[in-house]
Amino acid sequence: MMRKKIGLLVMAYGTPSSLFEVESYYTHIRHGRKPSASQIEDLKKRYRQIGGISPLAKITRNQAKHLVLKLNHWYDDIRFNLYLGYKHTYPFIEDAVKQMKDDGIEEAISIILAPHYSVYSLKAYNDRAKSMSDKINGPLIHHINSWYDEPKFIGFWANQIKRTQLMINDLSKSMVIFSAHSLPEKILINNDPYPEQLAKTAELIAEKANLKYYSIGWQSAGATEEPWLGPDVQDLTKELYRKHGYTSFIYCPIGFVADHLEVLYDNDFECKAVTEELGVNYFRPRMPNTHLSFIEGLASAVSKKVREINKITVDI
Ligand SMILES: CC1=C(CCC(=O)O)c2cc3nc(cc4[nH]c(cc5[nH]c(cc1n2)c(C)c5CCC(=O)O)c(CCC(=O)O)c4C)C(CCC(=O)O)=C3C
Ligand SMILES: [Fe+2]
Repeated sequence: MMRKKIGLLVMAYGTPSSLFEVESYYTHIRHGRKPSASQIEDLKKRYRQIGGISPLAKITRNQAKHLVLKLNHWYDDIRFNLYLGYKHTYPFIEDAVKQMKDDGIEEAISIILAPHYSVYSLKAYNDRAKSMSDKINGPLIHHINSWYDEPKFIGFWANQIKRTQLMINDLSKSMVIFSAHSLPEKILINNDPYPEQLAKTAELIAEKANLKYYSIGWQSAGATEEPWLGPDVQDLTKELYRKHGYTSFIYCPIGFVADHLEVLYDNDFECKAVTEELGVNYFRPRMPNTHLSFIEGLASAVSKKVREINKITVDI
């Protein structure tokens, strides 16, 4: 059978490939404003703490590869060609779109390796892909906006929580903290769906894992003057301990999908330090990475988009 060729544009945050790249990467994150020497040193210090460089680059590539393999296995009438574009490092989103065009791709589906939609995160990725494709009269890109409620993704986390609970003696004294990257509070003015989507993911996971109670917090906020979404996970831990005396905390950074700086440092060093100070147990279940049910969750989000596209074609 002739397989229809579709570009699969996988977009992800990106990470420096060595400590030499930290400065340009950080500058890009800050929209071209160069960070101070001490800010750069502080970031390098954190990367050194997690082993010198982030495992994220390799994990992202593997997630994308697993996803395209799964899709090409599922569909015998479509051939998905993988393109990876990063938000803050080379090859950038724009490079990937241009490559699709050069390769003669006319239609593409894009997915971002982050579950929750916000103007700061998913919208920024999509806008960049679209404006490049508009500029070069490139492929028609069908964006997947968010996939925070994909059942296989929910199932992945519910299972991780259940596995973690097996290591805890007194479950009634344990607390699950779901979290995502904090964003400036001003997103709330425009009714950004980010906090609601995080709450929905948490609710679905809790339901599936039979949690009677859980908490939601924010992590990794920037050090700027403006207010950021709270409560911060570290303050939240102290508060929950003070009020209820929990003896075990299970951190689920469900706004991220891989082992990287925010998880390996902000959770595994910073939150852990808080639990040590309080004399309570720290647990952080494994991240989705290339886990089969997570990849199937992503593939299912893509397949919904395929159905949507086919429906449009048929309707016309
Ligand atoms: C919403 C969101 C996600 C999740 C959604 C998504 O994935 O898109 C995310 C993921 C990530 N963020 C990452 C890295 C960084 N983010 C930073 C800074 C910032 N992130 C922000 C937002 C987000 N970030 C914001 C509003 C800032 C402040 C910018 C400013 O200053 O105005 C900084 C600067 C220093 C610092 O603040 O720590 C770094 C180094 C890495 C890679 C880690 C690795 O390399 O292992 C990943 C996956
Ligand atoms: Fe970030």
